[in-house]
Amino acid sequence: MFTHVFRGTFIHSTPETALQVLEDALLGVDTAGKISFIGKGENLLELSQKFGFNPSDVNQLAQHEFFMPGMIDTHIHASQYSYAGTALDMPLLQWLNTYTFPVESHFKDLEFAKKVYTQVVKRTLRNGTTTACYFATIHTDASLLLGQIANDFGQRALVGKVCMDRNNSVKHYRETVQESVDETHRFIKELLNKKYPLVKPVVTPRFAPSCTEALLEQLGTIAKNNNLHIQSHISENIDELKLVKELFPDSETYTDIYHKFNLLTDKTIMAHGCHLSDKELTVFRETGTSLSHCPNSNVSLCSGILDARNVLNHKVKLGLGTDVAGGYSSSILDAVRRTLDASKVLTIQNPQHQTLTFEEVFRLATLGGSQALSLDDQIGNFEIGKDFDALRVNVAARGGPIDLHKVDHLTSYSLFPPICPLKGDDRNIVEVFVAGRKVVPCEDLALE
Ligand SMILES: Nc1nc2[nH]cnc2c(=O)[nH]1
Ligand SMILES: [Zn+2]
Repeated sequence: MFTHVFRGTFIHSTPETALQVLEDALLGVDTAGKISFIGKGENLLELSQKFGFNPSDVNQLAQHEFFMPGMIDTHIHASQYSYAGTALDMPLLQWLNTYTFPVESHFKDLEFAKKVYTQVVKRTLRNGTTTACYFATIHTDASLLLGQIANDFGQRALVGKVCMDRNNSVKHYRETVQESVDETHRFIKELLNKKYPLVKPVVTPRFAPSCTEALLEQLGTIAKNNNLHIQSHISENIDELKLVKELFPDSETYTDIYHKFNLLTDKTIMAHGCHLSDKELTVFRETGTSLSHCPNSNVSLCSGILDARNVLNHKVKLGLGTDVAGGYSSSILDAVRRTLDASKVLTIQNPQHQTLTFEEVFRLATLGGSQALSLDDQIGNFEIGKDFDALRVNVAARGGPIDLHKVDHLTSYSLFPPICPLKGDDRNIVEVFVAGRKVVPCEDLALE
């Protein structure tokens, strides 16, 4: 039994090919939301007999439409969505103390949390983020609410209750070690008890300067005992590195701090890493830790520019993140553009630098993100057996930002794939599917 059979152009990445275009393909999605077959449109009759569907049930894409995998935001602060686009006039540490911690402390108020979390889930889905790896705040009940909202709207999500037992600037926004550990246990237990099919908890020490060694140690143990994902920040900004040296004088590098407490695993996602050394990248590679590249944030907070090429050369898993609200855009299409810009800035500074290609960045936004979150056995491209997380894109969407021109010397390959991520926006994303369920436009009126 199938919930959908689509016919048209499918664009995705594989480990071998950064961008593969499957023209006139037929793709079937079963009732569990998984891709059950993919074949050639010209073999419609044969495929319909083999897989048991009616050719008249095929959903044919229009001329300027294609499917691409859903995009993956490997690092976003749901709790910072309310002020995204403002307050970017300070570097990281002052920005945290002046804006971020005071705003996050308000998430004790569940009404406020519900409003902001509903907005961020709806907006990111609308922007084509089918999977988001979220930071919430230190508040367990509000973090559980974020998990519930993601589940209700059908977004795949990793949700982290933030842990921090050090904060001298906003003293009411911190926990004791014991509170942080107890509430992390409660968060994990209550979220897992909900049995949401697409939402998982993630152990979330904010970053080393917000945590004592005692807390980091316990969080490493909790993640290990429960085989959970871990997320944090690393090596984002030079002043942060100086602070880390002062607070952890015995550790040789920033990476060593997390490593020492078993926080670097093949289910760990570290944001930024702009200033990591090659030696530290080797530890990332050896432990299977991934990096989330957040170029909008890195420029907006004047933090630094990640050399994504060097990360890839070290065979470290790499995905893209919006890092709202350090990054002012909640769209991974924006992260695609900024990743290319950041790479080109490095080439301007050093013509020997090997600029990332559009195709490679498309892969980072999709398959790369799934690898970074260790979910590539379930999502990231259109492989048979994976969940159908997909965007139906119409390059020529009415009212959209793209005017099509007939350019005879360009093939459809060179015209379509780059134009949408580089010139397009959410108006071009006409439908969004997560695990086979259409979540945009939202079919459930109760959620509108
Ligand atoms: N960009 C960013 N970096 C951080 N480092 C610790 N907390 C944060 C945060 O909220 N945003
Ligand atoms: Zn962040």
